[in-house]
Amino acid sequence: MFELKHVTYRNILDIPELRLEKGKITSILGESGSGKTTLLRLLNKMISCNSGEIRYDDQPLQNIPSIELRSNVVMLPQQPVIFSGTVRDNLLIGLKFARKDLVDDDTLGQILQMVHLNKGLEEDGDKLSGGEKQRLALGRVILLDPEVYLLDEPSSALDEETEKIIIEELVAHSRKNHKTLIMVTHSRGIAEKYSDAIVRIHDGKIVEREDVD
Ligand SMILES: Nc1ncnc2c1ncn2[C@@H]1O[C@H](COP(=O)(O)OP(=O)(O)OP(=O)(O)O)[C@@H](O)[C@H]1O
Repeated sequence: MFELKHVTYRNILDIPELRLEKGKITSILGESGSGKTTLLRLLNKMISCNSGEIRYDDQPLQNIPSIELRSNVVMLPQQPVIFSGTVRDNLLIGLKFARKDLVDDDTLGQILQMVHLNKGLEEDGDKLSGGEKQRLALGRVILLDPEVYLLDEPSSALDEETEKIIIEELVAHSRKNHKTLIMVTHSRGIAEKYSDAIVRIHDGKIVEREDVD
């Protein structure tokens, strides 16, 4: 799915070789500042490597238009953006940006249930708590139905319950629908519990790659 060869980014990342498998759940494990978020940002072309090559489904990223790539590879950032407008607007905006077909309120209601967000579609997105905003953003990316989810560890400001919901829902959804999930965490426990493979980064270098039984 993703193949990196001789990739460097500033003095932050230096990755001679890395493969991230299709249909699998991979955790990127490492301490704060080790380069985990930077790696995710390289994968959906928010930033570009300074040297080396990243391929997605055998195509170099520089040959794939950013909009096309980001409709297949969707990132849920640490602190997602919530737009002013209703819960409905915030769910649909991803589909609008991606120029995908919109969905009806019944489908939106099912998504809200899936992400454990007990709010009406007419409610104001701005007024939600941090954890609720994170779950709303999760609903937005699930609606996009991409091939790959990139999950950056939810902000440490969030409650553990929200973090658990987000990881467990995305893991269950990815397994059921044969999606690829690449998630960043600093917790070995989370990585071992949920993933098929663990990639450990230390100071911008990959120091371990293991398959989990
Ligand atoms: N655009 C940038 N310009 C300069 N330095 C940057 C930039 N982005 C990140 N860095 C630095 O690169 C290093 C890695 O950052 P990154 O956000 O990838 O780490 P992380 O492992 O995700 O950390 P955390 O777990 O705290 O989120 C940090 O030292 C950070 O300050």
